[in-house]
Amino acid sequence: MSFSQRLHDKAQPIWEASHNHPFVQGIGDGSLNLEKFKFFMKQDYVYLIDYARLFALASMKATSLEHMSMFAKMLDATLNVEMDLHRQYAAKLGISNGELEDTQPAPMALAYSSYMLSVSERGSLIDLVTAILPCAWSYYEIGKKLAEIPGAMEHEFYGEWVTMYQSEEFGEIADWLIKLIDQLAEGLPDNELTRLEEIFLHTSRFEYMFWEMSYNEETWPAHVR
Ligand SMILES: Cc1ncc(CN)c(N)n1
Repeated sequence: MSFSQRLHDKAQPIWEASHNHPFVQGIGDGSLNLEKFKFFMKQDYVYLIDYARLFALASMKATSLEHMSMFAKMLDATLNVEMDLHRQYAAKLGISNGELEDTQPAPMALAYSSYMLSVSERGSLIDLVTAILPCAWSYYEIGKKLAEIPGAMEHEFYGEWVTMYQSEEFGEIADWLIKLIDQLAEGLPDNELTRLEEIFLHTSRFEYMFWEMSYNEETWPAHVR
């Protein structure tokens, strides 16, 4: 079994919980409360700023020009394609780009991005790729599953979100990272693979918690904000 398949199997119950989360299902059937989506968009925007930084760091850690170039493309796609979706939604919701960028990260979002950054700064390229893989791969899976719901891609508000994450372009990023992790894992001892598995499970859990945080609009208590 490939290492990526092993990771996927281990994280399956967590990914299943994310897919069944009322926030995700609400995007799919169009019933999600707009205020919850607004909260998510703003938090996700600042999360993506740190996520984009990880591609710059990956480019730094890469040992071939081909890999450097691919990470540079992912950095560009995050800043200029994925985050553009957020800017477009924000415009529809009356939120300016400045307000988006100035969003104060909620405790959970801050914990998640800080964890990814610290694992990636301290570790090698495979640590970094393991940490970010659930972000790219689980969103693609969610996008594809939601796209199977009749009318989800045509929904007047949430349709663009589903269309973006189920897209071939987004899937190519996930597929490339999956192939890379399998290459990088070749020949590593099992205790090392188990250590990496824990990183993958942690960021998978954080993915679940991000939906939960957004559904409950959880932020800092008002008196310490
Ligand atoms: C929290 C989170 N995780 C993953 C993705 C997909 N890049 C995202 N936009 N937001």
